[in-house]
Amino acid sequence: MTDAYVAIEGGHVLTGRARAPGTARGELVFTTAYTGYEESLTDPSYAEQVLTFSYPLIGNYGVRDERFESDQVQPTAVLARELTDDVAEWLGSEEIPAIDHLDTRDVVTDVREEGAMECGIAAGPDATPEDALAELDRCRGMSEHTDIGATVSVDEPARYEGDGAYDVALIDCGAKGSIRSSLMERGADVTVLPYDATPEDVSRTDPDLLFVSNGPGDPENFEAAQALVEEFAGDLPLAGICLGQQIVAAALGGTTEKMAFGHRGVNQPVRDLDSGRVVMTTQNHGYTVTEPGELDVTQINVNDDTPEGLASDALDVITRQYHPEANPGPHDSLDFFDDVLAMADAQRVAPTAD
Ligand SMILES: NC(=O)CC[C@H](N)C(=O)O
Repeated sequence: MTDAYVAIEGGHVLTGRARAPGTARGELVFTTAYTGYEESLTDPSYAEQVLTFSYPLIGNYGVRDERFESDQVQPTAVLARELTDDVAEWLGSEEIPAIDHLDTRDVVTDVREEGAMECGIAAGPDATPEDALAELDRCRGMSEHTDIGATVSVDEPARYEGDGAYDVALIDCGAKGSIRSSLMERGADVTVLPYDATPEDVSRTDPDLLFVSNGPGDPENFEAAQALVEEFAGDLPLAGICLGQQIVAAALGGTTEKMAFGHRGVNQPVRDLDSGRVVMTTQNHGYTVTEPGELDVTQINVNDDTPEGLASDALDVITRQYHPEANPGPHDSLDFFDDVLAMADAQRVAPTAD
């Protein structure tokens, strides 16, 4: 049955089957991951994006909220070759339009050839191609969502007690839950602070480590988080993941830019420049650091040499462009969390002389 339409930048309209009704718009992105659909669908980094799964069958092991990375579905719409009833019902219950019976290989090839594109979606018994085109017309580029942080961040600080071994201030720019749990499993208490927290808000929690989370959109639109990094660099150890790496670099004299279509999937090879070791990593980003400013590039993407890890021994900073917390994806890089907490340990043992 054809009752769903995807209008892609340039005016091309794909047809498919509505699995959850509604209209939506967003940047057309993809993941090649073959598992982890619950984790990806609840990752706030996908806000204002339409997520295409290139793996042909999505939903074959059900939907369980213990695997969620946040408490709601985050992409504005979902495209697939075949969605199971479980996933379709979940998306329907969250009013997220979903379309399957699409040739998602074609969609992904288009995005890889043309670069990031906007799209409009219309699905359901009354949907028309014109509805999808009207959504496309209203779609804005990711960088134009200037206050996207407000849509994904906590409003108020929230404290999570681990074993009290460390106190981490986690700036929530759209944080995945498993960043917090990876820190707590290693003994940290975590205070999650809003994306626009002030230096006073951070100081009040008296942290051992300032951690800037992943999140959606353009790092240039996270000015408050950049100001925190500027304020605390050199005084507190700093860590960042994905958007967090971009924010930390931009705050410390670096630059970022939009990539052609980004790094997407759970098998992105990353080389550590010191050890020469290559790890497989989970990635879903459309921006990248171009100049690292005061930081050193410590890891690069094997496919395109872009910076995947940044650090400064002098300032106690370690960041990653990929997702060491996995969920979904390989667990090869979980030691990142040990490394950032070791910075907090080192600073407590040997406080810098004033
Ligand atoms: N996963 C993320 O944190 C994404 C970072 C940023 N929004 C980008 O697209 O580059």
